Amino acid sequence: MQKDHVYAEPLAHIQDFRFDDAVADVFPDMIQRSVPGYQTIIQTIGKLTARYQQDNSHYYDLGCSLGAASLAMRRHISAANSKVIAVDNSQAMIERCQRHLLAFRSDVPVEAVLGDIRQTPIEQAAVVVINFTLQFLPPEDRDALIQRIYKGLKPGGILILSEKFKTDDNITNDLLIDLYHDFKRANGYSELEISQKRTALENVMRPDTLATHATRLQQAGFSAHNLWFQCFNFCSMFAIKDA
Ligand SMILES: Nc1ncnc2c1ncn2[C@@H]1O[C@H](C[S@+](CC[C@H]([NH3+])C(=O)[O-])CC(=O)[O-])[C@@H](O)[C@H]1O
Ligand SMILES: O=C(O)C(=O)Cc1ccccc1
Repeated sequence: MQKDHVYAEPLAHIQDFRFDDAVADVFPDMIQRSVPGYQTIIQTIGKLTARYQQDNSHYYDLGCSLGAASLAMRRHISAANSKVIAVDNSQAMIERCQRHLLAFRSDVPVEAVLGDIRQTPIEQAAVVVINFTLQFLPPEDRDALIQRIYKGLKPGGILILSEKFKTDDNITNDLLIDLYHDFKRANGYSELEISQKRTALENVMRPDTLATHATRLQQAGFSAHNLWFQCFNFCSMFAIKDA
């Protein structure tokens, strides 16, 4: 696995973070060292897929990057006539995702599509995963996507939504971010790497509060939703459409 050194050297000008070739090449190491609980979340996506699978259904991985969640879903599907649909708008990511998927054999077809998740049709879904990607959409586009996901889910279907979040008060927000930076240091990132990446993400990743997520899910129609994982300022939620 290639180690992430994207922000290791001082940069004269820090550009907005992009999912380009340099990031895609080191992404497994980057995400592992940057997202608390990433492995647990991917494993749990597999477990939830096993529980919520239905015959004749689609399984969506929106903002799939290298397809880790798609692979976890695919491993757990035994229902008849299933299809996994992985979508990402980064050419660098989707190319590598396609290669990853081909490296493992499976009876469940997986389609890796280059596209914007704001335009992807969502239909006949048993499971929809949006793992750390909603936070990259313009805030004004988030409600519409969650509403389309609700409509595209079959009765009894599940949405799994993982996000970095913020809190409403500066005291707990700063404390969670501090603890998160300790986590990054413990995983070998330097002060320079932490601060340069933070600057690069400032304009492109805008976290919501948990209250905003809850309201959005509720207003889209999900009457049953909850947090199932939290570590520092990272979390994962699920929302289930009535059967
Ligand atoms: N509008 C968009 N349309 C499609 N893709 C998008 C869009 N905006 C961003 N992306 C894509 O969303 C992904 C977010 S990473 C997901 C990790 C993965 N889910 C994982 O479980 O390993 C999260 C992170 O790195 O923090 C990137 O690949 C972007 O290209
Ligand atoms: O590194 C960070 O600060 C994060 O918030 C997580 C992350 C992981 C991979 C790409 C972008 C952000």
